[in-house]
Amino acid sequence: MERRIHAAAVQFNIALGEVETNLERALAALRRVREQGAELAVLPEMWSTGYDYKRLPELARETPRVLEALRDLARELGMVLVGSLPEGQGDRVYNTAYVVDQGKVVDKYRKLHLFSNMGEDRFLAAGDRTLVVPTSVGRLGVAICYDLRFPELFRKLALEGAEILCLSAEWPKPRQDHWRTLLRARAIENQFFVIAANCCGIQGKLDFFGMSLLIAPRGEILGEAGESDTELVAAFDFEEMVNYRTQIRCYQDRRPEVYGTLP
Ligand SMILES: O=C(O)CCC(=O)C(=O)O
Repeated sequence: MERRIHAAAVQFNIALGEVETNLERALAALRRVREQGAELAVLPEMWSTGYDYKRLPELARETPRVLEALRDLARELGMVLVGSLPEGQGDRVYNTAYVVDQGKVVDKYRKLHLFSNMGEDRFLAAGDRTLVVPTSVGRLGVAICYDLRFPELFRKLALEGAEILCLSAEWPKPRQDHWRTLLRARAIENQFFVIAANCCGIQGKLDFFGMSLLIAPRGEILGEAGESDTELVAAFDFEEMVNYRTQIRCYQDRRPEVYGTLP
């Protein structure tokens, strides 16, 4: 049976600490991608607040309201939405990617690798589980920004059946080259689709380059953003993925007995 969906990456300049402004930007962009046929959309990392570290515990209190707006929109438009938000729990704040399928939060993933280079580990708590979740558009693997530098995480998601990797990010200059290279490598080696949504614009001392990407399992770039607010939409053809996996049999040809199995 032919399986094909339209997928989107939403990229915008996150207004630091301004939840209402960011929510309006996100909802408008999601309506636009739906008009272009997208059934699945990924938003950037911490898209409602940006990295307003010191105010995160206070800003995280807005997250239930943001999620409610997302759930309502997903139900109205019949979409699956993924993106990370600050999640407050007791005195901790997690960087959490929520998966909303038609009106319901079906699962969540808390960022595993905190970017110590920018002090994330001083302000955020780390997650302790990986996530592959079945949804109405397919099996989604979820990761956040710096996670991209840890390939073993993605191989685990692939072995657990991820068909589409959804990655939310706030990845700044000057590391555009790492971003693009690592995303393509993750797609090619794991033979899955990748949706990577980055933010753009300036937040404090950081300059974000955007360059959100939609990538096919063979590494073909299906959509690539520039440095300003935009949305990407492309068709994902699952038959293409199956053909590639049948032609180049990375899954069958692995030798874990030699180089180790995953934990
Ligand atoms: O790994 C990088 O270069 C950027 C990571 C990052 O900015 C983050 O995880 O927030």
